[in-house]
Parts: sequence; C-alpha cells; structure tokens
Amino acid sequence: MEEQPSLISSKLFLKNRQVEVALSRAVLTWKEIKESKNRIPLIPQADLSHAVPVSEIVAVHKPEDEDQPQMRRTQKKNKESSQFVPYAFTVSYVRRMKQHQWQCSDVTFLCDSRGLCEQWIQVTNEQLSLLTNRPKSLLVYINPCGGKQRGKRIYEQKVAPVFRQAGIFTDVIVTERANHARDHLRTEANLDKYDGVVCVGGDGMFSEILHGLVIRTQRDHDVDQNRPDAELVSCLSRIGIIPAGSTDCICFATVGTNDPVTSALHIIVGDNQPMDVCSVHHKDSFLRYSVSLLGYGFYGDLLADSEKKRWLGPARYDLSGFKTFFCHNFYEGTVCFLPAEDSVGHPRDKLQCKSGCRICQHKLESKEKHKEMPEEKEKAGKDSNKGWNVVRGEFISVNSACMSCSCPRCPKGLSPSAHLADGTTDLILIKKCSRMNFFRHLFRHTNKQDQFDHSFVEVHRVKKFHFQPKVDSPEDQSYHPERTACGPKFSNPKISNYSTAVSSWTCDGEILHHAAIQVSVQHQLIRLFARGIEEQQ
Ligand SMILES: CCCCCCCCCCCCC/C=C/[C@@H](O)[C@H](COP(=O)(O)O)NC(=O)CCCCC
Ligand SMILES: Nc1ncnc2c1ncn2[C@@H]1O[C@H](COP(=O)(O)OP(=O)(O)O)[C@@H](O)[C@H]1O
Ligand SMILES: [Ca+2]
Repeated sequence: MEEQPSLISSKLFLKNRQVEVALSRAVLTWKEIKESKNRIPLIPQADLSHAVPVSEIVAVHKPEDEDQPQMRRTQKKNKESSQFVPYAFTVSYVRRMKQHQWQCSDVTFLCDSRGLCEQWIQVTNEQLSLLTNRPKSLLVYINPCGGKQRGKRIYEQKVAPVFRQAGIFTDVIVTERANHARDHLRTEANLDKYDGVVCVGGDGMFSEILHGLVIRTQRDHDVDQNRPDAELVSCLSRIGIIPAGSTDCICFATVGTNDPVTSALHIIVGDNQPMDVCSVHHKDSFLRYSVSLLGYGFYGDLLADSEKKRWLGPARYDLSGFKTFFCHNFYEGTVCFLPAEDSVGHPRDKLQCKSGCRICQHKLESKEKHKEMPEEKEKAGKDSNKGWNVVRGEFISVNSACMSCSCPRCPKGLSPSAHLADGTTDLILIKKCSRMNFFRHLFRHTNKQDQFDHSFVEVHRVKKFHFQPKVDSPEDQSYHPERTACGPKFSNPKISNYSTAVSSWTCDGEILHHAAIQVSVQHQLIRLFARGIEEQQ
C-alpha cells in the first residue's frame, strides 16, 4: 500500500502501554513505543505494529463502558504512574479470523486531553463519511421459519447491534407468509428510501428478494420478462444475505462462510459483488430466476421429497438425499446448449472465481463494448442459430450451476470453477450409470478428486440451454402429478416406468412446475453486499 501523509498522529495509551497512533486517508496504524532503560530515546517496535484500512473501520465512538472495572483499573494504574489519562475513544474494525470469518474488534485508545480525544473522533468520522459506497439505510426482511427457525434471534442478537454501531438505519419486516417479501418489494416498498435490501434466511428467502427486485425493475423499465431474449435491466439496489436457512449456498459461495456477523460486516463496509442470474422460461412464458442450482433428476427429486419433511429442518436434505440416491432414477430427454466463448475458461480449468476475479472483470468490459455495438451487427448475431450443441439421452441428473454452489455440505461446490459474474453457467450432465458409479461421482464432491472426470459425466460452460423431456411433463400437459418417493405417479397407467418418465426442476430450492425449459444467463443482473472469496492470508 502506498504510504500517505498522516491526517492526525499522536502518542496515546493502549491499556497501559504507550503507542504511536496515526491516521491517513487509507489506513489507521498504531505501534507500541518501548522506552529504553535511561528513558531516552523512545524506540517504536515494528513487530508490535497494527494497521487497519480505513475502509474496514466500522465506527469510532466514545467507549460505552467508561465506568467498567477494566477501564477504571487502567486509568488508576496510569494515574499512579503519574500518567493519568481520563479520555478515551474506541475504534471498531473488521478483523479477519480463520476460514473467511470476520469479527468486529474494538481497540480503545486513551488520550490525556478531551480536545485530543474529540479531534481523533472527528477526523476519523470525516474519513468514514467519505466512503460513499457504504449503506446508510437498509430494508431488512426476516424469514422466521427458515432453517432452524432462528432468523429473528440471529438478526436481533448478532446483526442489529453491529448495524446500530455503524449508524445504519433499518426498517425491519418479519415475514408472515411465503412470498410476503417478494410481493412487498414488487409493489409497495419505497426503494428510494434505502441503500440496499437485506434478507435473513436461506436461498429460498434470497430468491424472494431476487424476484421482488428484478420483477419490479423490469416493470419500471417496461421490459417484457416473458420474452426469453429480452435485454433485462440490472437492479440498482444491492442485496445483503444474513444466513439463517438450511443450505445458505448463495451466502457461502459469495462470502466464503455462513456466519451472520461476517455478512453484516460485508454489508457495513459496502461491498459490491455483481452476480449473474439465469432466467427460466417455458415456451414464451417466464417461470423463475435462479442464481445457484437449477437441477433436474437427482436434485429435483431430492428437493421435491425434502419439501414434505420441512419439519426436520436442514436434516431433511440428508434423509431425502439417501432416499433419492437409492431410488436411482434416470430420465430421458434432450439438452441443447450454446457454449460460452473460450475467454471465460472451462469448468475443469481449476481457476477459481476469487475476489476481484479477472475473468468476471474481463467479461464486464466486453459487456460495455457489446452495448456500443451497432444494432444491425447485434441483430445478426442474435438471429443465427449457429453454435448450438445437442445431447440426447438418459440422464440421472441435469444440473446448471451459475456459481460454484459451494456450501458447508460441499465446500468446493457443485462446479468448483464456476464464476459469479462471467455471464455463463456450468451445465453438468450425469448420464445413466450404475448406482456405484453415481456414488463415486457424488463422493468426489467431498474430496480433492475431479467430480467431472468420469465417462458418464459431461460438463460445459454455456450462455443458454434448453431441456426437453422425452415424455411431456404432466404440467406441460396441464395436469398435476402426485409425486411418490421414487418419482411422479402417473394417472396414465401406460407410463409406469419411472426411469423414463419426467422429473421436476429445483430452482434455488424451489420446485418448477414445468420440465421443458429454456435458460438464459443474464450477465450481472444483480449486485450483492459481498466481495467473492478472498485469498487466505
Ligand atoms: C456421499 C456424499 C455425497 C455428498 C454430495 C454433496 C453434493 C451437494 C451439492 C450441494 C449443492 C447445493 C446447491 C444449493 C442449493 C440451494 O439453493 C438449495 C436451497 O437452499 P436453502 O433454501 O438454503 O435450503 N438447497 C438444495 O437444493 C439442497 C441440496 C442438498 C443436497 C444434498
Ligand atoms: N413467514 C413465512 N412463513 C412461511 N414460509 C415463509 C415465510 N417467509 C418466507 N417463507 C418461505 O420459506 C421458504 C424457505 O425459506 P428459506 O429462508 O430459504 O429457508 P430454508 O433454507 O430452510 O429452505 C421459502 O420458500 C420462503 O418463500
Ligand atoms: Ca456464472
């Protein structure tokens, strides 16, 4: 980091040690001053120095605990040593812990005059007020029923105090029913009042916020979402996720951990992570948006079964996982896909998407260029059907991972090298194979081996894909199937072989009621209060 001139620098006390403290535009530093035996000269000790980027200071304030025993003891000690220092200020800042966790730490400096103390608070606050990317007011939705039903408690005990400390104004809505948050955002919320929206819950709750914001933005700009080729308008509001669900994959894959305080701190410092969104259509009607897993076959069946076991909380996925694995269904269908350009890499290139990812940034530059492309040229590109590939067969699973989908169950993710914002999704086709081979593939999600290195697995980085089941889905025929543990039960007695019938899609954990779908990646449609996965220090 380039050294910058200090805005203020003083000799202060930290507990009973004297420290040299300095604040520049970029960084707050303090280092202990060790006195030599004859008291001169004062030698600063480099190994006891600390540096906190200004961008990671949460707040500066007078200690709330000026009366607490520790503070009084320190003051008394300093008084006895004829260095009585009765004025103090506390800096709260982000401290990195292991495995991408952040903590809010406090350091309290003691000054020997009220004026100096107030000057430090004022100068630090002035620097914080220059950080314009930080949210000042937020609209918070809490799902009280997600995960282990701890959303409200998590927010009140772990998140609200840090938001308060950072001086963030919040309006909090505890949802009363499914789709409450989506409908409120879509029709009622005055978004001009807020610098962002926060969701407390799992991926299903995030999906509500996503739909509320995207649908509203398109409506405000007269974009017809039913057109699969419509150019969608990116949402202005950033979204923060406080994990309180069952999988919390969107939080884990964008922050690196599922910890409410870490997420709250990413919101406070005003992080900004653009993210791709898949739009899903059936013929010419819009079905849903997805940012994590769109899965047909294995994951679709697993999810449908797990919905009946919601009362089990997150453990429902383990039980349904076993059951679905032993059913070992496969489904016939056709997948057509449009591969992405080579510049975005390949799902097996082992180049993980990290904070400030070059591939995602490169794609953003080309998106800007694309906007300047003359209309005629653009039209010619769109009209051509060139480049589409077709795979017809029997599939155990057809998955699209628009991001790595890493989560505590599967820390490297369903597609470890997928990117958050490159305008593509990784299409993973698991073709019919033995149960043992499918187990081998699944097991590789938990170790360092490549889960795509099997003859029955194909993986492609794509911009769009279509899926058509061989048998029309019951929904496509306009009747609702009654699902059994091992696939759908058909009212047509001729179709009794589940292995060739239809499954359903899970879309970020919500069931889609059509099997024939068209999917298009909408490049960087939304932004999160996150920064992607940081390199471990
Ligand atoms: C022999 C050991 C095999 C282990 C294989 C594990 C593979 C797990 C892949 C997990 C991918 C998760 C993708 C995320 C999906 C979520 O969006 C979705 C909804 O989340 P939430 O609302 O927070 O519950 N969750 C799921 O679909 C659950 C998938 C569980 C798979 C076991
Ligand atoms: N107040 C509520 N009552 C019932 N369901 C709700 C409520 N608020 C949100 N939901 C729905 O709960 C479902 C699961 O939410 P989510 O937060 O993702 O938890 P989980 O990760 O456990 O699935 C979502 O489909 C969401 O729409
Ligand atoms: Ca992507």
